[in-house]
Amino acid sequence: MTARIIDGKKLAETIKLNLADRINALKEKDIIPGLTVILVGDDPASQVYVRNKANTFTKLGLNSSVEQYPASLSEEALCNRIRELNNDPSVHGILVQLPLPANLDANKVIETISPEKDVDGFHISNAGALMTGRPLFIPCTPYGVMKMLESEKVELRGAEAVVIGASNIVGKPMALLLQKAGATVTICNSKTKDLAAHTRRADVLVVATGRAEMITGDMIKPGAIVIDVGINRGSDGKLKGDVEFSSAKEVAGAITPVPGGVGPMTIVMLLVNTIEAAERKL
Ligand SMILES: Nc1nc2c(c(=O)[nH]1)N[C@@H](CN(C=O)c1ccc(C(=O)N[C@@H](CCC(=O)O)C(=O)O)cc1)CN2
Repeated sequence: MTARIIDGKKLAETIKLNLADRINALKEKDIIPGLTVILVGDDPASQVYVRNKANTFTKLGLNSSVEQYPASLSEEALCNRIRELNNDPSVHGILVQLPLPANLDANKVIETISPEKDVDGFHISNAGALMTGRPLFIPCTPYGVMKMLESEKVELRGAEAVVIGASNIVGKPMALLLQKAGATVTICNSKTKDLAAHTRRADVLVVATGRAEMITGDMIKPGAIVIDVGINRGSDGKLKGDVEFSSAKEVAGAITPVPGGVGPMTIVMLLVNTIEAAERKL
């Protein structure tokens, strides 16, 4: 039996449609949710993601602006610009596209964003709020994954969940959200011994390794829900996930594709967080 495909693109469109009432209620009060995206350097993939974010906002009649700076921008200049945006009432969300060039300290830059405008949920105080179960903003990718699991009616209470990858932006918040939903969570990393022994136990497997197709069908428990967070562009220009889709779909119960899985959900949850930031100003 082949796995159900969890269509992130379709779910993201449904979520967008369901946001219309909230957007209209804000507009009636003369509030238009506004996002400023800061892009430093000329990473081609980041340029695509930033453009997609801006287009999504514009299509829904929301404000978005993209500020693009050269890789030579100083940390001080970047932080000063963020401070100005913190004080601009028309800006509800501020996002610094990652990765930043190596000369900039990403933690310092992110922590300059006011936590109330940190729609990525990456600020240390927002990370702490999530950890203590009182999130202000949930990071968009893990938030999107939770919405996908919800739409698939996956029973997380008592489930064995395995997250591969322990980054601050995906793996760690993902593990916290799954744990809060009642799953027993294992976080694996690049040093994990016998990775397959862990992945084969997983009822829910979330893969965010950044290594193309490293999880193959033989590493998956039959019937498992497989969420592929990876986006890797091959030398042929095609996108591949961190999971080998062709073998995994023959074993899993449900699986996200790449493209069209977690990626579109990341963008729509950014929309949700920005609308929420604007609503808090009411
Ligand atoms: N400040 C942030 N930086 C980064 C984040 C983030 O959430 N906040 N996440 C990733 C990149 N990212 C969003 O910024 C992102 C990546 C991919 C997609 C997406 O929709 N992908 C499509 C394929 C697009 C393509 O053709 O390349 C898909 O999977 O279908 C959305 C958002 C790192 N940086």
